[in-house]
Amino acid sequence: MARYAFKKIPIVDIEPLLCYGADISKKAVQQCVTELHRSSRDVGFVSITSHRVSKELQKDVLYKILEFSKKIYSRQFFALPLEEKMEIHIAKYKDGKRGYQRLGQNVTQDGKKPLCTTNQKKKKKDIHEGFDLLRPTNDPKHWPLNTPNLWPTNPADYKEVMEEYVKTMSQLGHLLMRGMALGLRLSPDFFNSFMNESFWIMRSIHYPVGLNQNLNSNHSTQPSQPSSVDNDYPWGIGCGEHRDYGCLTMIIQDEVYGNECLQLRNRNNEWITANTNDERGQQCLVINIGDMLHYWSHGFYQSTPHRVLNPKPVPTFSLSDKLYHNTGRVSVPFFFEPNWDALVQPIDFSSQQHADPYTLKFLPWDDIDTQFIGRTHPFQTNAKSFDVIGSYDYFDGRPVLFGDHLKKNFWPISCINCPLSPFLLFFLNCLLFMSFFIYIFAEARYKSTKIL
Ligand SMILES: O=C(O)CCC(=O)C(=O)O
Ligand SMILES: [Fe+2]
Repeated sequence: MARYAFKKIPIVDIEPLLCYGADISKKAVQQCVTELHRSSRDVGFVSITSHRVSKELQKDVLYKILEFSKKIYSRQFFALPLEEKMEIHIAKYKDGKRGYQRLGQNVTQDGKKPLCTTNQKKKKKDIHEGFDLLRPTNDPKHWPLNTPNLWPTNPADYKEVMEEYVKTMSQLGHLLMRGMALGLRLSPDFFNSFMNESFWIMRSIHYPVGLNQNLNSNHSTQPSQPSSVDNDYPWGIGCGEHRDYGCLTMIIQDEVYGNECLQLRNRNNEWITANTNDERGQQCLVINIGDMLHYWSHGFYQSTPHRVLNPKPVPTFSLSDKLYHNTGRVSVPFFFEPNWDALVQPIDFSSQQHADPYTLKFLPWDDIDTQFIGRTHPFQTNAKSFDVIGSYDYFDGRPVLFGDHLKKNFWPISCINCPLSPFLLFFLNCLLFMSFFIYIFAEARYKSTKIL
């Protein structure tokens, strides 16, 4: 596979990691870590699977997750009447980030500094509805996200199931980060202290079928303003082209429409449809790297642009399961993120100070890695050599507090990002200076009148 011009997502069996943990002396772990490393480095996506993990095995995290994906609970939630879903609408809290988002409400942000180069210069409403959960917290340091989650009363055990899912995914997140640390020739615990209180985010998303053609007549939800029909995408764009801003995204989707909706863009600008089933037809969990890990890994790991197309309608006879007939695709991306106060800075591989001698002994760098390391110093924000799309305007090699990064991505038109802010600051400074001089002048006059 040509590096970057990939045609499919590599499939990696993570059984060795599940079984042996980070024991890099085991050949199977070395192979698994190498595959994970190369996929993250060259593609930015990896589909993980494990055929042999027994149910009895204590570490059968993946098995549990894949079981979850077969009966995604969120499908039941999305099937509720709109009024019921609106009871937990995101507008309930001021932060507007937890709860239900109605169809067309999410806009793939491209803002002032577009994340995408082609087709999507303008903001577009995504044809999906979603339900967002974030790490629950009332700690003032997480302001303005120090709010609890909103839970639907229906399905009754939704909260319980989702909370178990969060636990399982977090476990898997830690395991994968250990694998990635080894892949980057760091000590397996390298990321632990940065992610032991992960500020995770989880989205349940429903992409209705063929909405552009008005085919989902049995859905009570309509976009707040219908997107214009794009002839290139007759069934609509469920989620516009973007890169994820965080660390690791782990996506499950139910089995219907498995292999046709999620697409990623390779460096030849070709859209590659994600293979979410392995060669035996088994469901995989799709993992992708976000901007934060790209930055952290000093550009080693790729944050690849991707999008989701809405599923096309399926003729009645082709789906045996009537329950799912033309009810759309449901996916649940889990964003495994650093702690709120984790300070993330590009790891300087060229200095070797971070490399773990034990790991390097079993896993020496390969040729591509060595070429890469030769280029990593100093970190270049406009690192076109990594062909980064868009710009990492504030990613300039300095430590980034994850909480700040999150806020910037949630509220991109913050004062810090606002194009007006330099003028605003200048204006405010002028005002301050003027008031100061007026005060001095007034006081001097007052004193002189007093003397007189
Ligand atoms: O639904 C999916 O498969 C992916 C969604 C996605 O890319 C995102 O939420 O960032
Ligand atoms: Fe994404």
